[in-house]
Amino acid sequence: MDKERQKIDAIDQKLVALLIERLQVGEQIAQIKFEQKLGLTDIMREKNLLDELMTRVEDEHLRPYIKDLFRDILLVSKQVQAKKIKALQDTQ
Ligand SMILES: C=C(O[C@@H]1C=C(C(=O)O)C=C[C@H]1O)C(=O)O
Repeated sequence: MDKERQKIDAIDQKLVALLIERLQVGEQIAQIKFEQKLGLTDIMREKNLLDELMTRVEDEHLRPYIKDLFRDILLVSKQVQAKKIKALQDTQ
């Protein structure tokens, strides 16, 4: 099992770096939304993004699990963005 766990550890290291990058880009988008007085959530963008990603999941039985994971990513992304927008509002 050690070999498989090493594989998982290597994958997690890539995932955490990508998740940090994704959340940071989200914060940049939050700044633009604050400046342009736009709402936090963009339902159509979220729908299109999920639909597009699901077409990439060839292994059909994994599709619902990947969808759940990305729903959670979107939720957390918006929590980070909301905090950023709040911080910007508080400096006004
Ligand atoms: C990042 C954005 O803000 C929200 C978060 C999204 C995301 O994390 O991918 C997508 C749409 C928005 O609901 C955006 O509008 O692009």
